[in-house]
Amino acid sequence: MDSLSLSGICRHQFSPITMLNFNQSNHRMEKAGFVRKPEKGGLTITQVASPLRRPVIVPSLDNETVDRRDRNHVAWTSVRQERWEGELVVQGEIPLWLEGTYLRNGPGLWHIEDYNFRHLFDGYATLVKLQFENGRLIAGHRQIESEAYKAARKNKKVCFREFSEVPKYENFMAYVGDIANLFSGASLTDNANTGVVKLGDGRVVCLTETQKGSLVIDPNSLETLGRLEYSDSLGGLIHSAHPIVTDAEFLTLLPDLVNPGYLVVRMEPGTNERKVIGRVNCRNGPAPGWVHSFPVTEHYVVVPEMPLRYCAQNLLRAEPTPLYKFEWHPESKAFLHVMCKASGKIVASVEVPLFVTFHFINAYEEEDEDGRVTAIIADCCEHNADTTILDQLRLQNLRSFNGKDDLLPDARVGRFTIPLDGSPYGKLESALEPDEHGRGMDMCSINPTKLGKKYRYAYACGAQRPCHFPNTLTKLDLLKKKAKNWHEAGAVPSEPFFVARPGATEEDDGVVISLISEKNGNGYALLLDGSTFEEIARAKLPYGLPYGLHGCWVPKE
Ligand SMILES: CC1=CC(O/C=C(C)\C=C\C2=C(C)CCCC2(C)C)OC1=O
Ligand SMILES: CC(/C=C/C=O)=C\C=C\O
Ligand SMILES: [Fe+2]
Repeated sequence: MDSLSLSGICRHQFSPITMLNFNQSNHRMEKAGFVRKPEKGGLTITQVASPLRRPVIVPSLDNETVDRRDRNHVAWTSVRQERWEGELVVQGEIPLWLEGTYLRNGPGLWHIEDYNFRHLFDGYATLVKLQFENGRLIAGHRQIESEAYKAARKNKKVCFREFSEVPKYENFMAYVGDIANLFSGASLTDNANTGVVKLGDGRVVCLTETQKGSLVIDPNSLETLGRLEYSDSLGGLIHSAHPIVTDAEFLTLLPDLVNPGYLVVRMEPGTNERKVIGRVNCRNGPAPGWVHSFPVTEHYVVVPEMPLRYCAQNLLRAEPTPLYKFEWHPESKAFLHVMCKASGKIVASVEVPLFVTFHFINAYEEEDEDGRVTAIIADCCEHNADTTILDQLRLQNLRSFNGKDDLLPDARVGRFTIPLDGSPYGKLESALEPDEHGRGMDMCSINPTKLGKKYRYAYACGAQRPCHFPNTLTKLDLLKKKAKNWHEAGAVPSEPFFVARPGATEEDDGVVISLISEKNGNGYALLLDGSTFEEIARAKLPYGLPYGLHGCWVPKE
């Protein structure tokens, strides 16, 4: 590969990029403030593909990446450089209707200098793009410039409270000061490493559990443009990491840790002001249940009250507990509350069997023959009421897989039935036999036109055992109760993201996009047919990327 050819990129070729000595050379570059003329043989030079067509000198992120890469699967290894962009060689055929950008966010940098982070969710955000244009594919990645990331780079240490990482205090007074800052939110991270959404007004926002971690980015350059400052005075420090976003609205939950409950809020496109739809008081427990996500139907918002509850004491700790910022309170029971979107009234509040979920898949209203809504069905990736998955996602666990031990706790598609006739209890069953998907289940997507409506198909990651992390792409047929699985030995695929074909009438008419991190350190973008679930195209990246979490689709204007 000609590392210094700065002319226009060739079709079916990576943008010129050299990885020779990039660690050492970029470390020096970094010290020199990144201002260095390209020279042969030692720099990482990325030629940014059309329309930018200018070289970008890319600082690598440390000196030790190569060692780390040798030891660990690339999925659990920090991203090797700040940014890259280039055109990929496509094997197979990208449908010409697929015009737009898939963005995927995730925690891609798990160390600062020599200090290694503990947990998957601690990593500084790496945003990846796959830009589809006329059958061609331009890929890129870039670190999100949160205050937390910039401060860590500048001070060479963790400076904000992350999922499990906490700044190391120089003395007791510094610790006390930080606790005070926790109440104002000042010490909480804005590391927007969990998801990315496109608002109805076109803004693209990266998100995490903290409200201050709502960062607006440019979907083409992946540049961080600034913070989305909510202009209301609703306060609170945290929100659901997965708002429900459509062209018409942004709905989210704001947990209230002081008077245990949740505000259900709505923000219109073109504004930064969230307005309260209503409030749900917790039925039980010392604190609200964790609301990483929640589902909606056409007319209702379902507010989950998991027995895995936020824990104020754990928030203040300097060292993590096995459940991090949470506590398991089986005695407090589990509930689902149903709020009418139009009136804010609670129309049902039922006790359900204990459950643990990060991700709701979808929900819909069940009607009788006369069109009356009798129940709400809500589906989620359910971990059999077992919280161990949270600790299983420690990097040490993820990195220690020997190919033999079956370490991934079982999960299933949990289907809740919430009666609307005033009965006090709801049901929780498996929507299909969990062996259909290897008893692994997480990271789901659906056809967005089915949001809140009766639906048949979902895409998620399942398991081919033995494994320590979900390692299949799985198409779930919830009508036939069957799953079709894609698997490649040793590969770690990220969330299968469904993009519908414009004009499609069938629910599964579209493609499924995933980024694969391979055992040998390589990686590729994969396109499966949404209907047959067969591969239609793949495109090798110049190097494997770390595992990522959630994505969104930004159609071409
Ligand atoms: C994924 C993924 C990322 C992530 O969380 C990141 C943070 C910083 C979470 C912080 C917190 C909670 C989870 C609970 C309440 C306190 C607070 C510190 C904000 O979580 C994910 O699932
Ligand atoms: C990776 C994951 C949860 C991510 C949260 O956003 C769960 C995987 C486990 O099965
Ligand atoms: Fe998530």
